[in-house]
Amino acid sequence: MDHVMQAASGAHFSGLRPESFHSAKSAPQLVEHNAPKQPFLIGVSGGSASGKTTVCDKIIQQLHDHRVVLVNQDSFYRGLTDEEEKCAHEFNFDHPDAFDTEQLLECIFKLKSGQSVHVPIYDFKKHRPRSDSFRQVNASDVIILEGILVLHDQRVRELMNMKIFVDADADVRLARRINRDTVERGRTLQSVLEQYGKFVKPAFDDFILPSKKFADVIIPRGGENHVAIDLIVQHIRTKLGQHNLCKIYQNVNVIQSTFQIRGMHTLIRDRQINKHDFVFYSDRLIRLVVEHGLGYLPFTEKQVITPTGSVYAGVEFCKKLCGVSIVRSGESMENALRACCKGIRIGKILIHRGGDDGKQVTFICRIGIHPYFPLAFRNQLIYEKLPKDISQRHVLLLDPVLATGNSAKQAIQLLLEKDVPESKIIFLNLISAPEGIHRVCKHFPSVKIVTSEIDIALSDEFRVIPGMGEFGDRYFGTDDFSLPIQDD
Ligand SMILES: Nc1ncnc2c1ncn2[C@@H]1O[C@H](COP(=O)(O)OP(=O)(O)O)[C@@H](O)[C@H]1O
Ligand SMILES: Nc1ccn([C@@H]2O[C@H](COP(=O)(O)O)[C@@H](O)[C@H]2O)c(=O)n1
Repeated sequence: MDHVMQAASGAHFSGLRPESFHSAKSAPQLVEHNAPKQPFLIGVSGGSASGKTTVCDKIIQQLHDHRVVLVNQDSFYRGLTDEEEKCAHEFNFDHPDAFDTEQLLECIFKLKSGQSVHVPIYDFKKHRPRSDSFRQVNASDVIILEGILVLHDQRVRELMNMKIFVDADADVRLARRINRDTVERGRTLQSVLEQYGKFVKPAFDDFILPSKKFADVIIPRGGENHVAIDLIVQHIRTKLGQHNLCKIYQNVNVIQSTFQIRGMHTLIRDRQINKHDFVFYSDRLIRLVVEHGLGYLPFTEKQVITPTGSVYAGVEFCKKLCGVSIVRSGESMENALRACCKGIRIGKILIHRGGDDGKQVTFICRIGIHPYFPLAFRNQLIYEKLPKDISQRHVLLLDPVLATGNSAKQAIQLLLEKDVPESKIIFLNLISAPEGIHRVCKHFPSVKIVTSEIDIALSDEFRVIPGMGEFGDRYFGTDDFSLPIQDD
């Protein structure tokens, strides 16, 4: 069966020039950490009619928040000539030589490197690929390669991140195959039985069954095995959701990506969006980040009696907390925090942005409603107003964009000077650059960072790439949305 489920096309981070990640100031290891995520390739093998397609369909359905494509090994069957077709019943379609594995490898290489491919559509009635059409398969988060012999060839196996073998009894497979081939593939009962005895069963014993030992997961009962499918989907989600930096720094948390979240990011990163929509979708995202961040606060157990007189064993929120926004863009996160935590106290820190560690860096920064403010000196604390008992509280530090980490470092340093324990600081961002994450995590390993996306890198002008521009200006309407947009 030929299936495909595709969403947006193109490679991850499309439109970015790889060379732009390699700025002179990037530490060598950053390049590795910032490399775009490779698609996750899953191989699904098993005997004919064991339920491979059914298992793949279920995995795809459950992974609905990710772009998933299915590639069938059947698409890479070598086509029979007109002459060969006349005696197709003598052809062994279950032998590895029946497939064009070189073409399959080329297709998987391309998909893994983020390119889209044209996959042939195989016609089981004519025993050859259709000459009139191809199927376009776009680069995706997850590629599922399904077929009787996908675990047979070592070169194909080595490209896989996960190998699955679908198991079913031989009689079950045969019964299903008779059904399917007579109904869908235009075969007679006699031809199915003959092919089974002559080719299908021997090839299963010689090639398919021996490849089972390479599987990471064996699924008995195929598509009916909900527990196995749930576990597989859970594993894939974990692997996909984890940015490399989250593996390096335990305290970095990226909220789980969904199409809704990507959609919101797509809107707020679009330079053409109007201010109203920018604020609307930023607010939605901020609210999610804030809710996620609150999830890291401690709680105490609490029981209540429900209106039915039953006991509900629940928990009570942590009461000793406050917000601190890094002015100005951090103020955009205050409403969401107030909406989630009734009566929460929110302090402010204003930092003059500049170079770091004594280095003189000149770049342009906008502050408040002033137009442009050239800076040529180190970060400087301009203003702070914090709750007096802040050392007793958990602190949700607010800044939508973590770029160099200079402001964050200074703000956290100030909180530590006020005796806030490092482990009681939760830093909330919408987007974070790896450089900023490294800086914060290196200096303050116990500070938790919660963000909705980690971007690729900082540009030579210290702007987050791909980023979303000056967040504060876009949110508070102090940039010039009315000006015509000019091409770079
Ligand atoms: N658990 C099941 N119970 C009943 N029929 C099934 C089950 N799993 C698959 N089938 C049927 O068996 C046939 C082969 O299943 P499929 O998933 O296409 O197998 P494969 O891709 O391994 O050849 C299909 O007609 C399918 O509807
Ligand atoms: N022209 C062909 C090509 C393949 N087959 C059989 O299909 C089986 C593989 O497909 P599944 O969906 O069952 O995995 C394989 O066992 C071939 O015998 C065919 O009959 N005719």
